Amino acid sequence: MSIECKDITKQFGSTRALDQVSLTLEPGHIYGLLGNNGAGKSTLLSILTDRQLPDQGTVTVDGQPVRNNDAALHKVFMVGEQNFFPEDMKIKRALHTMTYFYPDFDLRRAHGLAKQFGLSLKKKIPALSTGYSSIFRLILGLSVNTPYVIFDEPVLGLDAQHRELFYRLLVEKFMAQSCTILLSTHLISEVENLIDHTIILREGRILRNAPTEELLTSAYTLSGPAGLVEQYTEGKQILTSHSLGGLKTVTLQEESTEPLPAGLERSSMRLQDYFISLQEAEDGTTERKDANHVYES
Ligand SMILES: Nc1ncnc2c1ncn2[C@@H]1O[C@H](COP(=O)(O)OP(=O)(O)OP(=O)(O)O)[C@@H](O)[C@H]1O
Repeated sequence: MSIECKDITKQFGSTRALDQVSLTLEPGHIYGLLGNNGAGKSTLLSILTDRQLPDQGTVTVDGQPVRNNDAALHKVFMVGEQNFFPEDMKIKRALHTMTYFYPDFDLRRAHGLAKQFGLSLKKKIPALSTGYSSIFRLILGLSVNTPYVIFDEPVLGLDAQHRELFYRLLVEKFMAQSCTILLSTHLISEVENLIDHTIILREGRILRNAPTEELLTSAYTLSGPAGLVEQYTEGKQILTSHSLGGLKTVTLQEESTEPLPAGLERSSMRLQDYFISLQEAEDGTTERKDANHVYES
């Protein structure tokens, strides 16, 4: 039981959107798919759901190829930006229509969620604001009972209160159904405590693919007087380095096990900081100096 991508490559003209991407989504996890703009996230999701063809590679759902395979595709529901309902359809009708395509669709829950989010069932889809269009699609994803649910930038345009509500409902759904959830988002700090497995894409390649906890313990931040920091970090893998006056802060790609010399301070990493450090290291902007914010490669 899993979604498996093997060696997925996709080229658009001179842009290699995905380059030999392989990954497995297993039951019982909330995966986070992270990556800067243009990293290849949407392309990967549309290939996963057979909306685009890869140039190379295969996608299987529970062992079945997804290519033109309704049975396999029926196990995966993706909440994206597109609206698949007729333009003038009312929300109530649209929710009901879902039960034809997904017999397990929980209509009662969908109505309950609409009430919780303050979405009027009488409204027509095009009359919805940006935020409520997102909410409508989220309700579909939260009410569908497929074993795999993918959310592509789910909280686009949602206010803070509705984002919080969505995250809470997502965890509730996950606990109740133990489905596999994949969340593609730029709001890393908001999902850090939600995603137990993190996949980081960069320029079409997988940069990291590991349990979130493992990623966060694989690096740490060290700060102190520049001389002491430099002495301690010699020969170690530095992701980023920031100097301010005589003080230096570095992000190290290693587990923090040894006791530190006096004068040095260690702090654990948040996922967003780790993500940014990784990107800076890949960009070659590892060394950042002073108030002028001069980047050196
Ligand atoms: N239909 C297309 N035609 C040409 N280039 C494309 C097409 N779709 C995607 N690309 C290119 O492929 C790369 C990956 O795009 P993709 O939309 O998958 O990235 P993303 O990680 O989802 O980005 P974002 O976070 O900005 O939405 C980008 O360079 C993009 O310009």
